[in-house]
Amino acid sequence: MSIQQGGQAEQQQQQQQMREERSSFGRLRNLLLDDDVDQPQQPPLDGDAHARSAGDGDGDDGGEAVVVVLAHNPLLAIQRVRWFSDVRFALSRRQDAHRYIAVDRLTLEDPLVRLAIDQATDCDAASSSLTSSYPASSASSSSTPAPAATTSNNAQISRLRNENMRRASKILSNMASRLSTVLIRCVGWTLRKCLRALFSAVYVRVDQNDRLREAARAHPNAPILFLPSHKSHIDYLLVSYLAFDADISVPHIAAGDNLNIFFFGGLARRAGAFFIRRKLESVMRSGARQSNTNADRGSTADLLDQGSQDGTDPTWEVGLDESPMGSASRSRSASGPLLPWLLPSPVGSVVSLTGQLEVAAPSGEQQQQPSQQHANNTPPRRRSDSRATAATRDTVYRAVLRSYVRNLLRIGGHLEFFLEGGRSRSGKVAMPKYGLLSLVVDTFLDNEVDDVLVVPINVSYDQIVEGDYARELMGAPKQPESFFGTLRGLARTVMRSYGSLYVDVETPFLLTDFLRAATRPEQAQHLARTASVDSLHAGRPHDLVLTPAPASAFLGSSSSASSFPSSSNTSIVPVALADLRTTVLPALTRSRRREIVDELGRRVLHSVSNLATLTSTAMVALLFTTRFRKGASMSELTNGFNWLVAEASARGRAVGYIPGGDAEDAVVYACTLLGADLVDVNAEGLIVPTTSVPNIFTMCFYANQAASMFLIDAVVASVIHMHLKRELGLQNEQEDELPVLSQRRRSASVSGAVAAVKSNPSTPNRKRAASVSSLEYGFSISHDELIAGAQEVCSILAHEYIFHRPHETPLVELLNHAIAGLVKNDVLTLEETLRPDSPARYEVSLDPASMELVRFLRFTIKPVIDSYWMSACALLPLLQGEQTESAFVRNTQQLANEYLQAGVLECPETISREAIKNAIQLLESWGVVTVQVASDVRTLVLRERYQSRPALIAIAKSIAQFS
Ligand SMILES: O=P(O)(O)OC[C@H](O)CO
Repeated sequence: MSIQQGGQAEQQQQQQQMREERSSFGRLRNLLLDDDVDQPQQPPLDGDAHARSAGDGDGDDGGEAVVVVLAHNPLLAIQRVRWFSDVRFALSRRQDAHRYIAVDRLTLEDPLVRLAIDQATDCDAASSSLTSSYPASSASSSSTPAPAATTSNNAQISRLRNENMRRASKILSNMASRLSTVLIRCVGWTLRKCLRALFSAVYVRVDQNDRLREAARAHPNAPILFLPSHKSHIDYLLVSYLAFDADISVPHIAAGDNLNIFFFGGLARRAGAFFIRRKLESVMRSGARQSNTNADRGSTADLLDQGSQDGTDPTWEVGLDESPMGSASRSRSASGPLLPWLLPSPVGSVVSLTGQLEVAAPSGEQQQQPSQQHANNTPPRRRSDSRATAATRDTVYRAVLRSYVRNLLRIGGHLEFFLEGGRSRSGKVAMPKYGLLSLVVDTFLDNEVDDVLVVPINVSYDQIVEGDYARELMGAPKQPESFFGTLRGLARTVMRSYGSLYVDVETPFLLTDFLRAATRPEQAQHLARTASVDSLHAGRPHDLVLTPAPASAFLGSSSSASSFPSSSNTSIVPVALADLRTTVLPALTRSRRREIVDELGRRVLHSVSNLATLTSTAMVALLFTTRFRKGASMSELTNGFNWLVAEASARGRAVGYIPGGDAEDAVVYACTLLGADLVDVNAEGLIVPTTSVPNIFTMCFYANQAASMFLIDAVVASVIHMHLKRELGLQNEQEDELPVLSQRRRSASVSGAVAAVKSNPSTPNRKRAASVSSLEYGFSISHDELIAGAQEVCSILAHEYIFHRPHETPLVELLNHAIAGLVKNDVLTLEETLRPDSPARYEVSLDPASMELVRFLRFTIKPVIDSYWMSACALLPLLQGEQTESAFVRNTQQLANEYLQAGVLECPETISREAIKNAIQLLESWGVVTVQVASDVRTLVLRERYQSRPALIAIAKSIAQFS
């Protein structure tokens, strides 16, 4: 669409000006418009030399986009078909054919896969009471078989081996992507058309786009690891489209095999998808005990470990679709050394199979090695057998997956996967899963690739094509993907517009740079060792020099881009890169490797969450879920919106493009996209959100994307509120006698009490009267109390949010910053002290504006805290006996409903299944419950020391205090 179609040039200029104000973080580029046809050639707004040189006609498309957003309808979308320019676009993008080479042969010939096939064959042989033909197998019987028997035995084993080879080959052909430059040009052309039919614009910031191109150009041999947020299936397409547009070879994308459906799976495969199982059977080494809590969970210990030395804590989440590796996951760890049988061996060597495969039996069942069963002449148990077979298959599967990913990286193929696993149902960034990430880190640590360029990406949608995830958050199972389901979905989506979307790309960083920052302690040790050896040789003492390290020392070649470290400029002089690769990194213990992968995952997802452009829908939804649950006038909403825009700007967050340019337009636009199911206008003309389930979940999905901006402030606000409740004597009323509700608590609310205190300081209530004098003009909290309380909140929510980036700004620094912000906003006033060294104290203002701000902030996390509180309350029935996880979730939801009806809880989204499941992880990591898994059923059991009502109430109270 040309600019003239949108109206007057003057109007365009005005819109352009308004837009420039909104996108003060740099120019936006609409990836769906032709560089040289649609976008007016303009000088860069910020005079950025990169932007100018990267050119490609990256003129700002503001005016054009305004027209498109306002005038979007399917007919116009059809009018906008630009066959020739799109073909030229698809043909002109540079693609490196070598990055698309199929690695099937390399994978099947990989010694690791061969070894896994042998291992699986050995296990199959053992469970069929055959004697393994492999020399070192412990499955060998003590008695020597007769020659005829041996021949038949070997023939059968050879047959089993062939079966396993066929299995490996089938696994690979089901898995592998099928990219080619020709195909990818077709896909690029098709994607452009599809995205244009669905969205008004796909925005990317020019500076970010340029930095991505530059990094790719500066490191031509480094595979790129794209790690995007995951909220919609469109994410897959977008990242590939972004890469294609930027002249970067498109990535091979790890997709769940649930998406490998007829026809569409084939298309996705040609667009770069490789399909992986989302769950794997677990396998154990002989002699190792697997925790029954982990019986059906995949373990990538075998995949992760590459000859590590420490032999501790072998369990590692498979990570394809498993829960995060947190303390809970670690607590499920088995004891004992790792599987040696899947470690790569020198090519051609005969591998010892003495580390027999053993499969975790269901809870309490004694393990017995197949070889022992054979030797004892006892028939193998059926259940173990079936699990053994499944686990054996997974042995081969793991090896194929590992080898496939390694080979893709070796040929320089770019990779993309979703650290969060599945799509986020809540709109928040979910906790990272580590399986694939650990494979990439391992490939690097094993010197298979020189470096990896890591690119965190966030995609923000005005509206997602999926509609909502409310059903699933209520507790309904996910509808499995199918051919007809996809057709129906496409038919539903194709005739409407979903607004714009924003792709935010963090400055790429090298894995080496991250590891350099992450392994500072090891580097210090290395330097100390080297220094002592040197000094021994030199015959003089040698001091380990602590000097301010130049930032560039940690930044590698992408110095301007990378962000390690930021918190301190004093550090130990880093070791040389060669030493890092040859000495420091190989010496990392397995548990350190895990920690580092964990930190990398968190670092990336923290960026992803904080990169997000704030869309109008997210900001309006945030206002509705915090300040205006009961509705608001248009002027209240626009004031709130403007306040959010100012806050975003102050916090360095980009705000989405606002059609029309002013707040009212944005509010109307957002309300229209949210739809009549979520927003209505009542008889008094107030704009009222739906606050009941299930629709509130959709509102929260958008709100949570903007709420991340206030996360740390919300934590501090919750602590202030906790102290306020204490001062008002409300705390015990709210938290005691769980879970039975008492009538008197219905009226207990802090806002009500504050109002009462302020309007009638001489209230007869003794408890309140006692606090009146202190509350008349506020009350005070020490800095240390605030920090300690905030750290407690962060530890409660550790399975829900990532509060800070590892190796960069420490949490305390962020909390101090948030406290300073509240001082600036007059919520807190630093008390004057007579002695300069006395601890800082703040007076908390009870002024309505301050209370309103505190309420706004804490409501961004309150529903989650309440879900955790309810989950803790729902533990009480476990005193009578264990419960399956699904029953526990249902009971918690029921309990939360009762509390909601009684008026104790205010947010219906408290019943979110996702939050309750995260709460279970917290309770597990606190050692309150164990989660036992048998036959895919997860069961919650109270740990011994929590098998009393007071102990459980104490747990619930420790959470409830921050509600
Ligand atoms: O959100 P899910 O669970 O449907 O998973 C989406 C993933 O991208 C599947 O690979």
